[in-house]
Amino acid sequence: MTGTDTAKTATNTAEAATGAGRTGPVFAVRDLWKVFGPRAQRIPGNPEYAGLSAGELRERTGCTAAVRDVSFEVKRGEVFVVMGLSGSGKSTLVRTLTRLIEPTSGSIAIDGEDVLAMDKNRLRELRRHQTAMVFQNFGLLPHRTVLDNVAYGLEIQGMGKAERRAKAMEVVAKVGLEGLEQRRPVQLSGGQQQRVGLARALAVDPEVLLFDEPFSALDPLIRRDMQEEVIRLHREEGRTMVFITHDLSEALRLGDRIMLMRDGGIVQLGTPEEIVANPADDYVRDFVRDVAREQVISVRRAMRQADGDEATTGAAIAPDTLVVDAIEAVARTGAHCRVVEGNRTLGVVDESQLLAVVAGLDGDAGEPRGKAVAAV
Ligand SMILES: Nc1ncnc2c1ncn2[C@@H]1O[C@H](COP(=O)(O)OP(=O)(O)OP(=O)(O)O)[C@@H](O)[C@H]1O
Repeated sequence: MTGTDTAKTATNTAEAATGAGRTGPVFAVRDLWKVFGPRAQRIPGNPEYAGLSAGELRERTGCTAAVRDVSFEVKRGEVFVVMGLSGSGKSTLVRTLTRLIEPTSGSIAIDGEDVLAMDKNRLRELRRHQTAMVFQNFGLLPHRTVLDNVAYGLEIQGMGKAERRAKAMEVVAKVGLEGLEQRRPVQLSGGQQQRVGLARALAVDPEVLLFDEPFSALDPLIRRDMQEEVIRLHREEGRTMVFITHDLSEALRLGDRIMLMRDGGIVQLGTPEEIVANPADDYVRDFVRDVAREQVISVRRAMRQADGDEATTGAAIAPDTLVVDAIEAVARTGAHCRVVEGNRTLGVVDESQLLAVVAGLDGDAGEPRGKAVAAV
């Protein structure tokens, strides 16, 4: 193989991983319902049941609407977090995406292809090649070595032994498990086992990684490590990820966007900043009450208009600078900072704007503040 061929293969692999070259969302979900219980079909869209709470619905019909009239899109290359308390429908929703659970009604498309129209063979390919799932309980095969566990998905795909072992070695290194290839799962810590689970999912080079509360059984420090690992992998590969968690700090740390669920429905879908700065209702407000706002909210929301010569003085910072970082800049210089985009000053921040964010006195921030006031 020539150097050019090698480079081309690497590019192709990266393209397969990210779905680069394709346009449009990875998943497009419309009016999706999953109802468990007798004659589930009668529930979706039926006005007789529309106004009932989850409890009332269960009492009246014996049915649980685990997913209730949900529509959303997962964009290519994003980390899409599905968050909610236990029983809110997260796992059911994510399992319907590959029809591990059959939806009751609605539509699901992956790369524009109708998932509900897929036959058995196509579904198998969807689950084995196009997507891969990482579970909380790792799902490792106890009698196999780390290497063989990682290679398992490739074996199912029918890849030859030498090739799959080589690929598995590569992924083992990628998740930091070198030297442990010949161990069995029982000889690993919880964090290491989850790395094996992650490596096994990565080995098949899926377009989308689906995570179902993968880190909730890990102790906090290891959990933090694994979150960093996911962030690093995402930065390196840009692979689309759908990540279920009931943990708000995990959602805020990992998510490009967060979909907050309650009783099977979507309460809010937005960036971490949008959700923290502008909660959709009291439920969300309560949920995010204890968040360190300065670590999520950017100066674009905190800034005010520049007065006088402020637009041409002070250190320049980008609009997506977090308030916590702007505090450092303001503290260091003792003066206001200009929020600059391209060559325009959008506004300024000084102690009072930044402290207002920390103290939660900026209110529901609504639209970002300030406007372009001057060319720099
Ligand atoms: N097979 C089933 N039969 C009946 N009801 C079910 C079934 N699976 C899930 N449910 C119900 O659907 C609702 C949503 O469950 P789901 O497991 O999707 O929630 P979750 O948000 O993932 O919860 P957790 O965080 O505890 O895993 C719950 O009320 C649950 O009891």
